[in-house]
Amino acid sequence: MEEPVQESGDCLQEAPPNFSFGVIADVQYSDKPNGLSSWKIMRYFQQSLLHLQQAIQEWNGEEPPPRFVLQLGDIIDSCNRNVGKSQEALETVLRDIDQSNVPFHHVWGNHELYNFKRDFLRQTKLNTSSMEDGRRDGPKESNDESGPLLDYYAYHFSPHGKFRVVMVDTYDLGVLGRKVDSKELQESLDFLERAEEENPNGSSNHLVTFNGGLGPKQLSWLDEVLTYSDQHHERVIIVGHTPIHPKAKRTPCLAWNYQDILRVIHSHQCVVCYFAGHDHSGGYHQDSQGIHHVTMEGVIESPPDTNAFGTVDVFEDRMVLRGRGRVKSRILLYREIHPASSCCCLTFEKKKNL
Ligand SMILES: Nc1ncnc2c1ncn2[C@@H]1O[C@H](COP(=O)(O)OP(=O)(O)O)[C@@H](O)[C@H]1O
Repeated sequence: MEEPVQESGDCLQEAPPNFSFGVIADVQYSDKPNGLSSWKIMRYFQQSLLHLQQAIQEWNGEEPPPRFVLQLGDIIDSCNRNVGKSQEALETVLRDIDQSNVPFHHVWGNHELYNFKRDFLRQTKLNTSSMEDGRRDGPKESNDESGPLLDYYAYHFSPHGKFRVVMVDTYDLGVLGRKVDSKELQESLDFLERAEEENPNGSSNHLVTFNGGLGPKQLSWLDEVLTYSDQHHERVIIVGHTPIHPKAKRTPCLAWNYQDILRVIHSHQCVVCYFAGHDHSGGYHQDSQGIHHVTMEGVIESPPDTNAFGTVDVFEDRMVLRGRGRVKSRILLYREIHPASSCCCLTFEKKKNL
């Protein structure tokens, strides 16, 4: 279902937004010449850092300033690993991000995991899970230091009254960044094998190693967070690297177990939209439940005279994405939130069978 698109600057509003945030995807920085990808699409390595700098400059100048920026993953390219420059490249982009007056929340994409093992990433500034909500009455925190370290990198925070942002790890189920002899790698390989057997008729082109998914523990955690948000009448924005709806992307970039993820999300009323990157050509779809799936165009495939980022203004009844460059501006109307129904109270085990 396509919905009205407005060009930047046309979105006149009567009341100021409750808050705003920035969004950007797939910077894929590497100090190498521009060139064609294996898909024969031009990648502008010489411009991607400049594009990021320009986005930061614009967000720094916005009035009122955005509350935070969502960086949707693949901030450096896998090429850095091939020349032993992963850390150097990461330091370069982080130096630019330090110039931002607005705090960044980082998602991990496949290129983070080509460059680094997960244990290493946790020690870097790309791990922003310490910005998780400190609310004592909120849902259980994913990286609570008193508990065991979880395999997945996911957290949530409430930037304003009745809104919550949930950052998910779409490579929790996945083969990238895993230790060779790890249980998680074996479980992911087993999942792929089973899924390929169950999808023999060409519907499995997303079952490739540059995608991944949410494992059972993370799905259960997501379900808990969304149950809390339903009960507290919050509106939820979910953010991950990989698209989760087949109609919100143009290529095989899709989470392995997107049906399981959608099943959990659809069993709640609170979710307004899901922001992804990964498919550099971008995409948009409003699904059967009214959830907006926005796949951001990738910075790395943005020519020198354009860019790809946006600012989202959050109002009482809608969000307005003000796109820059290749990113279209969009009005994202909320679906109605009904009083808590019995559906919201189903356990995760029961929902799996719906
Ligand atoms: N089968 C395909 N045909 C065309 N483009 C593809 C295909 N598979 C992936 N892509 C493109 O690859 C990009 C995602 O790949 P990326 O994460 O950058 O890894 P890589 O650098 O290995 O291509 C997306 O822009 C997607 O459009």
